[in-house]
Amino acid sequence: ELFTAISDVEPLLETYKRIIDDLDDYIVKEEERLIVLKRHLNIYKRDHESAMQDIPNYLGNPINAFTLIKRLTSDLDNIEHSIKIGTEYIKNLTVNHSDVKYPTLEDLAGAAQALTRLQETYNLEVSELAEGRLNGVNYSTPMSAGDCYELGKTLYNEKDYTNALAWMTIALKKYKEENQPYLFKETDIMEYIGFSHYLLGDVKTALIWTKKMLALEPNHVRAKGNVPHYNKIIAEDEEKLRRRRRGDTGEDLVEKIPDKEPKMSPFAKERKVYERLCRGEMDVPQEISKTLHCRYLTENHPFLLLAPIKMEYMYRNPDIVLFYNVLSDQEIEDIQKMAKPRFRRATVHDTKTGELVPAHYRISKSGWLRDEESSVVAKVSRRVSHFTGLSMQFAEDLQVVNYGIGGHYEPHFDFARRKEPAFEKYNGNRIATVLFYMSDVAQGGATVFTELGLSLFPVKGAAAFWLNLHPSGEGDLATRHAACPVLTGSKWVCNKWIHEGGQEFIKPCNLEYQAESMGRKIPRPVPKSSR
Ligand SMILES: O=C(O)CCC(=O)C(=O)O
Ligand SMILES: [Fe+2]
Repeated sequence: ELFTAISDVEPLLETYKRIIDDLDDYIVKEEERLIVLKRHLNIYKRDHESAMQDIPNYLGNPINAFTLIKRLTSDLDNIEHSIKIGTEYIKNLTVNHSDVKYPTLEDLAGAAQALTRLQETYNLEVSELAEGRLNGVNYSTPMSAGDCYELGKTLYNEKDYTNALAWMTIALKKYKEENQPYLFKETDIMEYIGFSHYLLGDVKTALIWTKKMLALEPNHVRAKGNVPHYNKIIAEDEEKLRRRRRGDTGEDLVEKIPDKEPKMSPFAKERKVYERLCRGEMDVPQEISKTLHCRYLTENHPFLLLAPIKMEYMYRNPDIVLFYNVLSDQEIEDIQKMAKPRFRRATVHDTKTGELVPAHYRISKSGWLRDEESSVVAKVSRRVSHFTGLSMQFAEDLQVVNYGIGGHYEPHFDFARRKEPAFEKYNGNRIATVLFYMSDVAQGGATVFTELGLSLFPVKGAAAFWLNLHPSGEGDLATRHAACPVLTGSKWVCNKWIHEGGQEFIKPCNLEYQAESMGRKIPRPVPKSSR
């Protein structure tokens, strides 16, 4: 779970340093040991050679007989011991430093998935990423053949064969270019490429790669075994095709012409919009954008007459507003400091095992802060009530969230769609969301509204505000939103969710939009140009 928040990855640098120092030390010692071993070996070789030239004479010499026996007993013991010490030393590398943090293989898989998520969301070229470039800017040092191979292997193990193939292809190219010693061979990379093709249903290409492997390593056991297997599948497929053409399969004679454009599922459609919004490629419709404006907020509370708040309409009907400078840098620092020790991953119940497992749809760490425990938190709640005009009587505690690289939250509603037992104590559903941005984000990390086509890019100190419910109390489906993966930097936000309880006289309910949840969409009234 280390990859989810930058604050958790930081301690790994200490681990890294320790391992580097140990390896340095190990290599010096190992080299000394190898010098001794090589000297021994040279003596052995010379000795053996002279023995072979005249065996009876060599063995007839009692000193020679003794040294031969000594070399193959006590000397050999010493050599074996020396080799063992070498490996023992390195074996203890992680045990020696049990006080530092080590990532697990799950962390590795998580980091690999985060990388593919970024690659897919932001349309990044694998070849660019492998060179350490991001959107044309040098981002990190280029990845080695070994890095690409490990990443490919991790993705393969996660059954993401398409991306495994992309990374293995680059690994192979780099392997040939680098010409460096590695613990894996060229045929190992080729095997992953071949097998990924096979698992993606392209048996012919899998066969080509297997043959390429055999050209390099004619005795490769698995490759030799796979060739007849692949040939058999290809022959069977061709036979099926022939029979279908002849019409003796009982199947339709007419070959099925695939739809020109395969139908996209609603989920896939939303995904497309989400990705475009994350990349900042969509603008809100013109009839909305022409009504957008900013102003100073002075109503709702007398306090605002003295200190008006800058507000900007980002969307109308449903209104989505940004309030600027509503958190100071000092407040942000205090909130971060308080929340950090409470950070937990968002979890869901595994449907099979019933265990709590990290949620894949929401990758971040979060913690809750209560008004009662800090004057800063209480002040923020009061400020929310000033600029929203809503009662905080049944508001939730402040939820503080940190997203690391690749951290995201998939499209969702903030309101509960069923009766949520957890919401009972709040007297009703989440009527409104206030989302504070506690950091700017260098690249990525927008909040996007997939039904509206709106992207909000984080501005430190600002807060987004919108109503989640129609006046009828029905959830407003137009408020569906998501947090895009962070590409560079770290993203901090905090949520204040305000509930229906306490708003009875501030926002009285009525029957507007009541039918929307019945599946019928009632057109919204033309947006009013101002409130
Ligand atoms: O982080 C964001 O931009 C949105 C977070 C969000 O939607 C949530 O926490 O419910
Ligand atoms: Fe949300």
